[in-house]
Amino acid sequence: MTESSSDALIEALRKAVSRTSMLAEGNDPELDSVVRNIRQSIAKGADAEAIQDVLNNAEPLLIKNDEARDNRAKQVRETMHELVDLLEKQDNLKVPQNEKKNLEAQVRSHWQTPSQWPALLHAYLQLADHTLNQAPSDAAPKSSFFQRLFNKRSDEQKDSKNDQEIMQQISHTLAGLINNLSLPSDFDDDIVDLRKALLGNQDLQQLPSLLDEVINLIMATIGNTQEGLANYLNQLNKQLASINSSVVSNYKNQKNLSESREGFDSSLQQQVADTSAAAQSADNLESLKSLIADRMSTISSTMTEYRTQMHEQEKQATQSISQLRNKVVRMEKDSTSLRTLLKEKLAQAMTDALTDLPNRAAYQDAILPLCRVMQSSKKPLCLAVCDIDHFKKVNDTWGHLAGDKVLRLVPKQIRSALDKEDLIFRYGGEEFVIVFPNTNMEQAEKRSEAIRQQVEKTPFNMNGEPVSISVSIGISQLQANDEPETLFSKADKQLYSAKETGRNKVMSDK
Ligand SMILES: Nc1nc2c(ncn2[C@@H]2O[C@H](COP(=O)(O)OP(=O)(O)OP(=O)(O)O)[C@@H](O)[C@H]2O)c(=O)[nH]1
Repeated sequence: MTESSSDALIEALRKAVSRTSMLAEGNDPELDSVVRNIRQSIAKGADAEAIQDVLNNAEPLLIKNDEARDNRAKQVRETMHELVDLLEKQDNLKVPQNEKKNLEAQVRSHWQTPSQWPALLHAYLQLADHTLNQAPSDAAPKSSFFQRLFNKRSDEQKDSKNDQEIMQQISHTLAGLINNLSLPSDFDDDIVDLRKALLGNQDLQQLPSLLDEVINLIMATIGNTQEGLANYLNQLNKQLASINSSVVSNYKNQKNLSESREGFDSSLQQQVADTSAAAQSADNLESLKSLIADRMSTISSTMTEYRTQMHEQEKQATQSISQLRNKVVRMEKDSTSLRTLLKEKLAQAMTDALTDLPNRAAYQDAILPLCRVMQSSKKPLCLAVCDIDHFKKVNDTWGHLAGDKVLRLVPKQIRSALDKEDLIFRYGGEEFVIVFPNTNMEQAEKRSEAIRQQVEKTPFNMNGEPVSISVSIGISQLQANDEPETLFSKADKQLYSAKETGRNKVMSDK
């Protein structure tokens, strides 16, 4: 056995002993103090030796109690037989044999079960009623036993001398039963009064109420009527089921909370389940009530503690969630505006303010992935460096603003000669870089030549005067192992060559 299963077994045994002691309570004052000791020892967590001592002390008392209970049961069984015999002894009466056998069978089955004793007495009264109600053939029919008892007419009472004798005998027998029941001392006064009433009973009218008293006394001793017990248990089960379901639903709702709370819940459920099981197996209402009161009080205080803890945790959780939500909302707002700002900044950072073209930084960002995609897919890519010829002269001749105007107009001419896919960047000053994805050298040369021609034929108006502007373009094609810098450098070399060899031309790295 593992240590944990051994611990679990010990805990189960502790509970079993504690609960058994509750069931034993209420039978004998001396025994009561012993069983309370047992429970206190267990509650205090006493060791096995200490608990064993207490149990040893309890043993003789438990045996004595068992013997007393057994004697009471025997007394009830004998009384039931005597009562039936009383009816049988009446010469002029015929006891219904089936009913009598049924009653005797009930007595055989239930004489040791105190909760069944009232039912046995009720069954006996039914038998007596049916026996007395069987009128002799030559006599007028008698009214029901109970009717006659409750709606007595003086003439009928006088006529039922025989019945009266039977009732007196029944009263004596019941008085003997009460005398020998060894009922708890709480009932001493009731027993004396009832016994007196039974023995002195000359009045048939008093017998039903006296019989009720006997039954009530037995029921008060052993618990209550079966119906009452069943109702009580039903109610209790409903309460337990409701607590259980609320605990279960709480458990489900709160399952995301800490493990300690889960443990707390499961122990509560265990208490409810244990109480329910103990309640089902109990047969003595007093001890059952005591057990239930004890367990309900434990459950109630556990629930209160649980609720308080839950309330506190929920309060904290609600505050945290609310704070968290506010934080998230703030963070979302911040992040949205930050994202917008960043986007703007990034766009600004990547865009040339004069021409609105992507700038050198944007080129640097874009060129590496572009090269890698083209290289891995083995598709062609060409790059052109395009520079305005003698731009310094433009600035010098027409002013810087005129130079700016040229810088804004040239890219528009370049764009007009490009494909949709082609990218144009202002690399710096009067220099532009054009990237031709999915384009071989021949196509790139054609488009570059188209650019050159487009710029050349466009009349740039400076202070009302048409001025010719030209561009020189160097082209290179990306090779399998080329880095972006290599690609650029090769194109730049071709541009240098174009400048060196007269400008307004396209040169390529073939
Ligand atoms: N207006 C204007 N001028 C600029 C700008 N950026 C650079 N420049 C001018 O562009 C000129 C570049 O001149 P250079 O690099 O000597 O060459 P170039 O005159 O174009 O002659 P080549 O390139 O040899 O044909 C300089 O005068 C710069 O001041 C700008 O944003 N606006």
